[in-house]
Amino acid sequence: VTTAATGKRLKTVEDLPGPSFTKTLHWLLFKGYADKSHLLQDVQKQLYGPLWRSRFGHYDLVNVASAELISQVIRQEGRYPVRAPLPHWKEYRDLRNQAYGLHVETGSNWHRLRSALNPKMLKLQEVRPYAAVIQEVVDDLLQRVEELRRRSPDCTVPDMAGELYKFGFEGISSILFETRLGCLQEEVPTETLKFISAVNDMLLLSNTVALFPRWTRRFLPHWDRFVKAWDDISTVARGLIERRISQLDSRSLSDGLYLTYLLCNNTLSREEVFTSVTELLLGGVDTTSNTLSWALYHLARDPRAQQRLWEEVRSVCAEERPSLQDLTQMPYLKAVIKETLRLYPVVPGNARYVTENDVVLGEYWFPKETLFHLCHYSVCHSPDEFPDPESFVPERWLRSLPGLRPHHPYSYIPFGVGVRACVGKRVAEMEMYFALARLMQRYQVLPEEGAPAIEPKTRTLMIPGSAVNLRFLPRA
Ligand code: HEM
Repeated sequence: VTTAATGKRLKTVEDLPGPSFTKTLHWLLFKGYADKSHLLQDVQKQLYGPLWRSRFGHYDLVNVASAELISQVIRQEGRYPVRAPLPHWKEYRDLRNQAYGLHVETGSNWHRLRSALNPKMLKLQEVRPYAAVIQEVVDDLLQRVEELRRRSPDCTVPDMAGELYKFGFEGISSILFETRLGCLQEEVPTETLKFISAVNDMLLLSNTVALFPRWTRRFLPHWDRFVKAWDDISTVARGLIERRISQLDSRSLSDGLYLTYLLCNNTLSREEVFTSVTELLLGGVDTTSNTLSWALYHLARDPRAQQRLWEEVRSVCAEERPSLQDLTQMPYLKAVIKETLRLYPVVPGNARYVTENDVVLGEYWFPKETLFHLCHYSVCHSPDEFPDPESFVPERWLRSLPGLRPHHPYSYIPFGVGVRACVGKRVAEMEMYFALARLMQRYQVLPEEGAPAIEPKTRTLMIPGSAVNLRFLPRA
């Protein structure tokens, strides 16, 4: 293949540099990158440049680690972009004869699902009614924090990450299932506990199951546990959805949120609603909660930033609950969340499996069905895009920082861009803004006495619970 402009031969995947299988294994097993593979992106970029190939097990990837090249992949992703295929999720759906959801479905069928799921999730006007429900869940969070801090002599809430995980779970379920699960109660209902732990297990096991070949299932327990976790998720989710269905005749439809809309507008089958709602839930739990945990971790260690945020919230809504309109007047609140997502992107390396067309990146040509690994972590930690990249500086999003220069638009895309981007962005932002604003209104947050800060190069992206044993001192 040659370029149209110069007629020069384009290079192919065979010309790309990259590590051998044993070298990758060495990094993962002996250099400590197994739980910090996001940091490996930079190590490899230093060695091979912004485009390299890695082969690992049955994966054969083209890694892309510059904002410009990432933008070129996304521009050529086609009408129905695919992330990495999830054959083990598909296998489970087939095993139990269930419909496919957003994570498994591809092509025009995926698009049909997205077209049905998008309107009440992504349109600003349509998500407004969720604010009241989220505020109630934030009430529960504040009550829980208050109870826990009162039990401690120095106002410490141990493992705030665990509390925020339950907040994330309750928040998204209250919209998707239109029911409260009681995650933040002192006595969490048994069914809810089962749901939380099944979701946790399934997400934890998913990567392991994908990594090991099928024949290992005869003696490794992961596949059976993965199926069991999915079965538990399915049982609880189905129960919640069926309860709503049985109420549809007797209750007014106008009090419905997301589920009622999906059940009544008939664009998806009941089975598709069941899978889709469950998969939306999976996308919406630890994503928001981990971001909130890291935001609190930094605010607790940065009194200046915390003071600025507190003053902003206080000046807009004093002690009142902030409204959606109030949020539009809180640029620093949004900057804090943006900076947290830059430092700890929820998806540090996304994927695109381009099936519809060949892809040209700079002087390289790749055939259809190439799997691209987009190294977002490396790019949003690049000093060329974000000076002093390891520091928490919300001000860099306010355009008022002296010497600030614009970054490439594709160097920071925490929710993705284009038709396959995150479907829960608006709900996630609403949850994070309301929770953080109201925690700030009520408390000054400090680290536990003597707790060390975590060095950037030793950070896992999932915050360790011990890093957010935080002290909550009431504001006067
Ligand atoms: C801080 C919060 C969140 C972040 C940073 C985030 C980020 C992302 C990213 C980067 C993707 C991949 C986009 C792509 O491939 O281009 C994604 C996909 C997705 N997210 Fe989120 N997400 C968040 C919260 C949520 C919430 C609350 C929900 C639930 C409503 C959700 C549901 C999903 C789903 C279902 C997908 C797959 C969409 C598809 O494949 O069509 N996410 N998210």
